[in-house]
Amino acid sequence: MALLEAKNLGISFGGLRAVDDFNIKIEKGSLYGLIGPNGAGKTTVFNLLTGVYKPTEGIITLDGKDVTGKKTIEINQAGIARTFQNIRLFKDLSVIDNVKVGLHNHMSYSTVTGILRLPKYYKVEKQMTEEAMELLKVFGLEEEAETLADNLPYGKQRKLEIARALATKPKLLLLDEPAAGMNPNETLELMETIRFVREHFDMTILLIEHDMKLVGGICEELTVLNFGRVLCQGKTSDVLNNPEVIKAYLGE
Ligand SMILES: Nc1ncnc2c1ncn2[C@@H]1O[C@H](COP(=O)(O)OP(=O)(O)OP(=O)(O)O)[C@@H](O)[C@H]1O
Repeated sequence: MALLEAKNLGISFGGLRAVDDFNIKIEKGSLYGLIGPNGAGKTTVFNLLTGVYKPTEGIITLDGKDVTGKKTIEINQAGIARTFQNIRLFKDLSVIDNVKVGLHNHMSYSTVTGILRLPKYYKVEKQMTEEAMELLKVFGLEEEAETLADNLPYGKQRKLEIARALATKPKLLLLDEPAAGMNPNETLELMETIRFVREHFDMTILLIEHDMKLVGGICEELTVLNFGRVLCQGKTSDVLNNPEVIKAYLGE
């Protein structure tokens, strides 16, 4: 059984059919890419998968469980976490507090426990600090734990966003243009990070990316969107050599 399956997903904005009859199956442990020209509907697919938009048609199942139309928080708790095209960290919080926000999804205490600082508060906070530091170490960010997120260099902000998403303990991680704004060296490092995340966390990853080096270098399977519809899907090498894809997407 696929970890994620979307069947016949569709959504319109006014008269625009942003996503139409979208189907995808992602096996557990795979590194999967969603590509396509600007405005093809890729981010809209992420917004559908994460409950930002409710599909007008179609079904989404995660690990066999129907999550169609659920709220973003419910979908996150069911096991889908994401990063954004434009980094969305809590810029005024420290690096470690950004990760702790993610941990709060599954480790918590009641408001009363928090206000009264009951023993459980200290126990859970200590545990969260330890878990957050472990995650920061994985991403080489432990030295910057107390730095304001806004003061991190760009590449590290991207890593922190991934760390925060992983803190919610997802089954599926969605990365929206993780290499956007990166120089070639940063992109190479990011590719290593993504591979590492897959191995270390036994993670399934779906990413949107325009950088073909990254896509060709790390994704095993691809879906190409064009004008909201699936143009082609399959093994990365087959898809990238498909003349339709080259014509529509690579402009050659
Ligand atoms: N909330 C919205 N309201 C109206 N139109 C929208 C909305 N969200 C997306 N669209 C439109 O839907 C289409 C698909 O947009 P989307 O952002 O999903 O494309 P994309 O493939 O992610 O593009 P890019 O690669 O440029 O990020 C575009 O025409 C966009 O303008």
